[in-house]
Amino acid sequence: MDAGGGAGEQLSLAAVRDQLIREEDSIVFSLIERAKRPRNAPAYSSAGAGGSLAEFFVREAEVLHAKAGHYQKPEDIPFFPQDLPPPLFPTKGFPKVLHPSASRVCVNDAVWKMYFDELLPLFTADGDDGNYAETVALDFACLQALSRRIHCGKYVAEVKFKDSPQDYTPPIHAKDSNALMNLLTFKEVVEKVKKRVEKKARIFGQNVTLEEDTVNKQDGNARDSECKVDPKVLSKLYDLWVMPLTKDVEVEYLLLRLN
Ligand SMILES: C=C(O[C@@H]1C=C(C(=O)O)C=C[C@H]1O)C(=O)O
Repeated sequence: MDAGGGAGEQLSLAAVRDQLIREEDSIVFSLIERAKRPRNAPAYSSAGAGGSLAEFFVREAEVLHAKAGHYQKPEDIPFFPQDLPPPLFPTKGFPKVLHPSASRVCVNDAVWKMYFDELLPLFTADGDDGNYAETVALDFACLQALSRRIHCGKYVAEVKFKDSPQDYTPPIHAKDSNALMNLLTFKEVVEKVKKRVEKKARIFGQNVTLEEDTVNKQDGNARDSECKVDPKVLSKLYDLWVMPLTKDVEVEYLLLRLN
C-alpha cells in the first residue's frame, strides 16, 4: 500500500480507495495481455514433473521474486509461501499500519481456483497456439494483480474500523461475520466500481487507429465486440469474485483485529 501508508501519515478510506482504483488498471491490462493468447489448455494439465506448467512457473517465479525482496508487504502474498528464500538484497521496511494479525489473512487459494476454473474460460478464446511459456507468464501477472487488489481489503478494513470502532467492536467480539459483512458493504461504491472497470476495459481494450473509425465505434468508444477483453467480463469479475473476496479479506482481518 503506498497511498497514505507513509511514515506519520494517517491511512484514509479515500487514499485506500484511490489505490484500489489504480489496481483496477493493472487488472484490466493484465487480462488484455493474457487475451492475446488462446486458452492453451496443455499449460494447465499435470503432464510435467508433479504438476502443470502454470503451477511450475508460478512456484519458480515466486522464488525469484522472494530473492529480489518481494512479499514484504501485507498485500503482496505468494501463492506458494512454503520454503521461499529470504531476500538477497537489502529491503526497505514499510511502516506497519495494520494489526499484526494481518499476516494471517490470505485468500490466495480461492483466487487461484477462481482464476483458472472460472475466469480464464470467460476471456480467452478456445484454441492452442503452442505459446505455453508466454501464456503462463501472462497468467502469473494476472494472478498477482488480482491477489494484490483483493488483499488491499486489509487496509480497507483497518480504516473502516478506525473510523467507527464503536460499530465494529460488538460484532467482532460476537464473531458475527454476517453483521461485519453488512457493516462494511457500501452498495453505491459497489455499483460505481462495476461501472468503472467495465468502462476501463472498453477504453483500454480498443484498437487505436489514426483514421476516423465510425463503423466500429459507439459514443467515441469501441463496440464491446471489438474490445480485446469483453468489458462485461470485467464487471462480472468484480461483481462475482473480486469484490466478494475483498470483503472476505476485510471480514477475516476484522475478526482478528482485537486479538
Ligand atoms: C473496498 C471497499 O469495501 C467493500 C468492497 C468493495 C470493493 O471491493 O470494491 C466496495 C465497497 C464495499 O462494499 C470499500 O468500501 O471501498
